[in-house]
Amino acid sequence: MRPIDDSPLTRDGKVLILAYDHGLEHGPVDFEAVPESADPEHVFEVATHPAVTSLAVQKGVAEAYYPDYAEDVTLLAKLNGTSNLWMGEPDSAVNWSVEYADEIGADSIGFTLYGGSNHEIEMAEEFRDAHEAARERDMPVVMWSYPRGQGLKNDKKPGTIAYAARQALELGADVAKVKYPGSPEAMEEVVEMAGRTKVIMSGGSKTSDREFLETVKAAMDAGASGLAVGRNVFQRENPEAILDGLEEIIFEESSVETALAATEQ
Ligand SMILES: O=P(O)(O)OC[C@H]1O[C@](O)(COP(=O)(O)O)[C@@H](O)[C@@H]1O
Repeated sequence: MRPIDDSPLTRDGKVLILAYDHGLEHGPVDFEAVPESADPEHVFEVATHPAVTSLAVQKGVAEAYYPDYAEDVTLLAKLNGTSNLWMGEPDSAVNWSVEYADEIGADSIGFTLYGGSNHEIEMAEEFRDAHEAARERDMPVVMWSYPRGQGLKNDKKPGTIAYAARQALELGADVAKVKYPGSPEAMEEVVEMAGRTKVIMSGGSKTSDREFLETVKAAMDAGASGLAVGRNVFQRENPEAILDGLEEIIFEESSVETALAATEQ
């Protein structure tokens, strides 16, 4: 059995990761819409919603806040990450080890790979080390598979995203987190290329409830296994409401209309 089948990262085989590494990746600008979202306690509280199968954070936030939420939140250790202040070719520093993530209480790990970057080789080798250390501990591995770099003119091309999903399978990830490729047909191809690696959609910048839920529904109908979402949850005044809607779509296979009604209850 692969570790993911037996992990709280999944619920009925589906995944809903609440991503909260934006303070590092994008900086304070992502917290402007809802100032209280800058406080990790606020987002840990949101992550106690039953739809959330894991909260993805960086080391410092995990160290400082996870001990208070260990009973109620499942932790995904996002091992690498870079600030927006970095202006070089896409790359990501490995900020903590699998050993240390395990010690803090993480159930699974997350790792970004920028396929196509001039740093892809080093990143893939770092991923190898993290992957094998995670396997020794039965911790599922989620790859943020984001083709990006000076040679890539369009990182949203369906073929590029299908390649990203395939890279995740080839390198051993249990879950590939990819951008939505723009249509259900393209998503089907992405899912096919990922084989037994589960594909989850990346949330992206904030959109309306309807637009967001429609995109998630389209991805799920095309065979995706869920979602990793940050801004589309914590940049809302009522993050629990959108999680109620996402719970309908991801775990109950409900329609968009039913999900929208759930957001209003
Ligand atoms: O590299 P990008 O596209 O700026 O986005 C990176 C961010 O997107 C995520 O992968 C998902 O978050 P969002 O749902 O807010 O897009 C985060 O984990 C990460 O901080």
